[in-house]
Amino acid sequence: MTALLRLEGVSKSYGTVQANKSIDLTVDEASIHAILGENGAGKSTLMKLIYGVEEPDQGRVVWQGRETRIDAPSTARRLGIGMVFQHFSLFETLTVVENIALVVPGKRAELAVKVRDFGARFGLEVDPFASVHSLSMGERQRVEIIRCLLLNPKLLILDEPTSVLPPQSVERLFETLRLLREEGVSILFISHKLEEIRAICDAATVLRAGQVVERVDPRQASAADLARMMIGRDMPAAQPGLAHDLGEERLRLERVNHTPDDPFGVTLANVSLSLRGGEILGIAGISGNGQKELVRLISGETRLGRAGRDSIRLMGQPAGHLGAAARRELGFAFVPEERLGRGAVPDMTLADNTLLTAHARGMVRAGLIQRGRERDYTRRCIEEFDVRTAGPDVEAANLSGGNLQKFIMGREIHLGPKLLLCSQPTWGVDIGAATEIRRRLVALRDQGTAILILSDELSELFEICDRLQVLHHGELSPSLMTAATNSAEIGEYMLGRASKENDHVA
Ligand SMILES: Nc1ncnc2c1ncn2[C@@H]1O[C@H](COP(=O)(O)OP(=O)(O)OP(=O)(O)O)[C@@H](O)[C@H]1O
Repeated sequence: MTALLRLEGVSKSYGTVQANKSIDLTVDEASIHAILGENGAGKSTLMKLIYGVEEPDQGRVVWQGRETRIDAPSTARRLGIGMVFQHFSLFETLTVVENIALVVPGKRAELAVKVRDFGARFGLEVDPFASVHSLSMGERQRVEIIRCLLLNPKLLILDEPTSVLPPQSVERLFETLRLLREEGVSILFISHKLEEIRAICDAATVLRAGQVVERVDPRQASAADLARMMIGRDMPAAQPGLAHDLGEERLRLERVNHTPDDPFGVTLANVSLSLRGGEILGIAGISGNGQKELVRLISGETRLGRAGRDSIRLMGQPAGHLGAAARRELGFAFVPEERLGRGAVPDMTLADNTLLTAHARGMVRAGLIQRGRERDYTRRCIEEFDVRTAGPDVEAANLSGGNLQKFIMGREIHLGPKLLLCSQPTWGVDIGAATEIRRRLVALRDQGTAILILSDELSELFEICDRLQVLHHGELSPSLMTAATNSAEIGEYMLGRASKENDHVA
């Protein structure tokens, strides 16, 4: 096979952090090549070097046999390199074809025809005239991929493409990727999901602490082998939870009806749930079915006003009218889905980010910030949650995605909350760290905390939740005991096909 791209001795540092150290990488033509490694191993940095977002400090980039300088994404695109980022870059209020016309030259009508052609050819069907806000995450991803394909790429970089997709759409995406490979396109595929890598990739390069530690054919390795290569030791075993008694009710939603101000939001209808200390309730569902609206209602970002004060109760008290800070004072803690911007302020240090939610832990006295306490708390989060960073003074934006997630989880768990709401607790977190986060959540439950988890990953919900409810079109299914249901039944609820009456109502 011929090499499409070769990196030779490529290095990149950010200040004192060497994110990539003398990396050699060969991507063959018409291959699907996985890049795997723990959080902070240097995967995103490497992709940024290939796509021209950053330039290497050292080393050579050889594209189709010729040494090449990729100094900007526009250069990369011109060479035939496309990239689909984890966070989509589409404008919600524009149509599909309007979004595409921002990057791809051509008349709208011609582009619309091409969108349909590519859609039919690669299983990427999407209506070119639909507004992006009306599309599911899977459809948005298709738009991003089509937009890259219209520029005729030879190499397509996908950064954790399946983390935004419901399980049903993953297999479809894989079919598309296989078709692309048959047409001669190479794909660089970043994922933490080892089984997916084994299913779709024909080569894999494993990074650890910025260096290449292994090159394997993932089809010949087990998921456990791949995990061991990534973390350099055996995977921590999942720990079963202890038998535990339920405490008092910590969260109650009583027939909540709510239409958000956001014109593209989902109306919640007749939503009821009850959660007690010492249990984990998981909310399953395909994203875009009211998860965002539910989280906002519980966290206090959306308030219901006086009339709705009793329809949400926290720690037994009417809370529908309370704001976010007042709810935290009752013992509520919250890990939002968006870690940058909502979970942490990007240009503030980790220590100052600690202060934002943990200030009541003796960090402010007589109006003065107790820097020592702030730093101690931050250091404990960093150490206990194995956050790979130089220390409390590093700005949040400089952490890798998974490491920032670990920090935010640590910060909220350390508060010892009575009620913890987590949205996508292990999103973008590597397999070792995800196991550790789930273990900590189970331990927190065993100490009596009530935990509500929203997650796209059904396997995660089945692993740690005592009960499950499914959100579909703004309505919540009955509560199902995890031990008495299965993924097929939950899947039916996710697609809105299950009957509303159910035998397993808890
Ligand atoms: N702009 C930056 N400034 C300073 N340090 C950075 C910057 N970007 C990345 N780093 C550091 O470089 C290292 C590699 O980060 P990178 O984002 O490439 O990891 P990753 O393997 O993609 O992780 P994840 O799986 O968590 O996304 C990390 O230690 C990170 O903190």
